[in-house]
Amino acid sequence: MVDMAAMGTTMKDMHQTDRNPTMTEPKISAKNVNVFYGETHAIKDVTVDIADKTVTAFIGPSGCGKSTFLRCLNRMNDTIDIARVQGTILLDGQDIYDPRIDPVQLRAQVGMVFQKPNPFPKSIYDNVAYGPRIHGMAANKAELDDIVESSLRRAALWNEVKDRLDAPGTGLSGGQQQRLCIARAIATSPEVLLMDEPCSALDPIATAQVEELIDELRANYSVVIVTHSMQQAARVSQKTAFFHLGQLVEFGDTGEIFTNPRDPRTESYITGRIG
Ligand SMILES: Nc1ncnc2c1ncn2[C@@H]1O[C@H](COP(=O)(O)OP(=O)(O)OP(=O)(O)O)[C@@H](O)[C@H]1O
Repeated sequence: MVDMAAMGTTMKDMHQTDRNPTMTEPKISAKNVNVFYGETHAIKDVTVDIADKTVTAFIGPSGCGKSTFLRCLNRMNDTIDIARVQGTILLDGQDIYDPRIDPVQLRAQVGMVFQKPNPFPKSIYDNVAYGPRIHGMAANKAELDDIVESSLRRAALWNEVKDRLDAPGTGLSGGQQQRLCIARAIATSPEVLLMDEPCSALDPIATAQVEELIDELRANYSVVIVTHSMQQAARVSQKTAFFHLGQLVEFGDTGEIFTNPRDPRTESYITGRIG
């Protein structure tokens, strides 16, 4: 005779073990992405899920396509005439290449910080207020002041600039300028922050400050960082994607990728034999 109660328990248990607790919905889901620059096939059939509230590092030798793939995630490749993107990229399940999506709106949701700090030739205040102003995020000056202050605080810059908000952003040190750019990117309350070698123009102290900040940002954002520094990837990220010649060779937990790579190409790269 079948013991229904026991069977019920078993099925429930099975259901629970089937559900992998780490398998939450991805923030970004890229499927079969290919990118061409004219005849150059720069990204080859890349499929990857990027998790929320996680730092994901893109590593790989120069020219392997890290920046190209990063730029796919907020349609920055749209601004390059000869670039052609194929495949599907979903943000919270929604196709970001759907013709109804406004790329400007998308880039407020998926913010970007570049290699070289690039503050606008405006005051510190106006650099941060720029996005919230164009997206109509503040009803009045007091609300805008709040957004500017909280963004500068989250970018760990407030204490250094609070007495000179009217000074030009370009007058700050390199590390401060990069934190200003991070404040500008987070002022529009993005959900994802893309960072293309954000520390490459910074000295070790400024790099350490930005890395610490990246770790803090993880509490609220999905962060994707392109880096040439494997030490940096190991320090700041929980997931790592290794690219080689336009392919995503290996993707997994950062600790695993660095200590136990599965693919010989990943091993060669992390041990310094290629790249
Ligand atoms: N605007 C462009 N026009 C034409 N080809 C491009 C363009 N940008 C990148 N490429 C080509 O696409 C390929 C991937 O370049 P990409 O800059 O994405 O690599 P990367 O891994 O970020 O390199 P790096 O680490 O040197 O910054 C390279 O062959 C590069 O020459």
